[in-house]
Amino acid sequence: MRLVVENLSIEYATDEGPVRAVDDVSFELPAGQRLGLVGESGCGKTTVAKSLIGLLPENGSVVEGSIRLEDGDRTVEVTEADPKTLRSIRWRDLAIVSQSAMNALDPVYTVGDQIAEAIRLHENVSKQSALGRAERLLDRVGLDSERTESYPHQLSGGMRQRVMIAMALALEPAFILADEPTTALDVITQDHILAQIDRLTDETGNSLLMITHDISVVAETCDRVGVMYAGELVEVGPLETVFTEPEHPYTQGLLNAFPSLADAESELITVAGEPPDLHSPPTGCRFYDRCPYREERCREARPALTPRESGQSARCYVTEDGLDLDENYERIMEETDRWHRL
Ligand SMILES: Nc1ncnc2c1ncn2[C@@H]1O[C@H](COP(=O)(O)OP(=O)(O)OP(=O)(O)O)[C@@H](O)[C@H]1O
Repeated sequence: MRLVVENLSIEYATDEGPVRAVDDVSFELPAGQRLGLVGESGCGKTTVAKSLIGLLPENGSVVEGSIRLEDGDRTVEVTEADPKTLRSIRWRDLAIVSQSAMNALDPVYTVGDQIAEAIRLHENVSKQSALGRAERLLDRVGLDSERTESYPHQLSGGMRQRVMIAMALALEPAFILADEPTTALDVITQDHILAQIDRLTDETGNSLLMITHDISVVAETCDRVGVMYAGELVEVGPLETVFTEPEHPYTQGLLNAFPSLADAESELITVAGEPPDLHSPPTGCRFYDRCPYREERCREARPALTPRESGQSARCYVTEDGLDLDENYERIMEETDRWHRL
């Protein structure tokens, strides 16, 4: 099964006019691949995630593009699917683990009953057999199978998130969509949960779409990465090439803010300024105001996402013309105040 997102644009209706939260985003997620979507708050990650399962809020709509689940002869166009089709896709084809899902457990039922119920909603099996599966699922995510008897309030945050992962795995979906799955957890629990997601996707061969503001989460769990900025995908490609030879200045800025990912000696850099207002985005490159490499043409017209020799694609004129960001880094740090050393 393959997930194909093509030229996806999504708008929210607001009192101040439409907000284009996602603009012309394309990516593919083939079976067994693990893709991370990363970017700062407000760049449109959650909007993409919600659209994939047909759960945009009422004032949000897909205004262009396509989201397809392709499985041999069967293709589902998610943007046109009716509620019944969407319900059958959720959990069975594409299961979600999110931060809010952790609080979605019902306080009055045991976690075993809740997992069993989720299974029985989609499959015609006895309660006893569904409960047996719930026990095995808890065991797989590193919880004692006796925890099926526990109520949510008897579990820690990390344990509840493991229950949500167990629930996501219950119907053996082809895709796991993880939207900031560890943000509210302490660092050690975060590490355990990420290692768990990493191991389980390895074992099951599930595809994973990891959505996060934290590039180190992507480093830990994914083999490809897409970088979002102000509603656009500005760079996408294999994790290693994007991390070692970024082709978009925003990616470089993001990496420099996490020096441990580059090398231990490198300094911490912040990118000055704010993303543009999505009510009236600039005509040219959206990173123009903050970009230390900018040229006049970048303000005039928006660059396309173009493939690069190193294996990734990026939306940037200057690197498209061959500028090596790494080689020019020191010069740029001296010449501009758009990035700050901390
Ligand atoms: N229901 C809504 N109505 C109007 N605007 C919205 C709505 N939801 C999101 N937006 C706007 O759409 C843009 C993208 O938001 P989105 O939540 O997808 O970003 P994000 O990258 O997931 O950020 P965060 O990590 O903070 O959730 C933002 O400018 C946000 O203000």
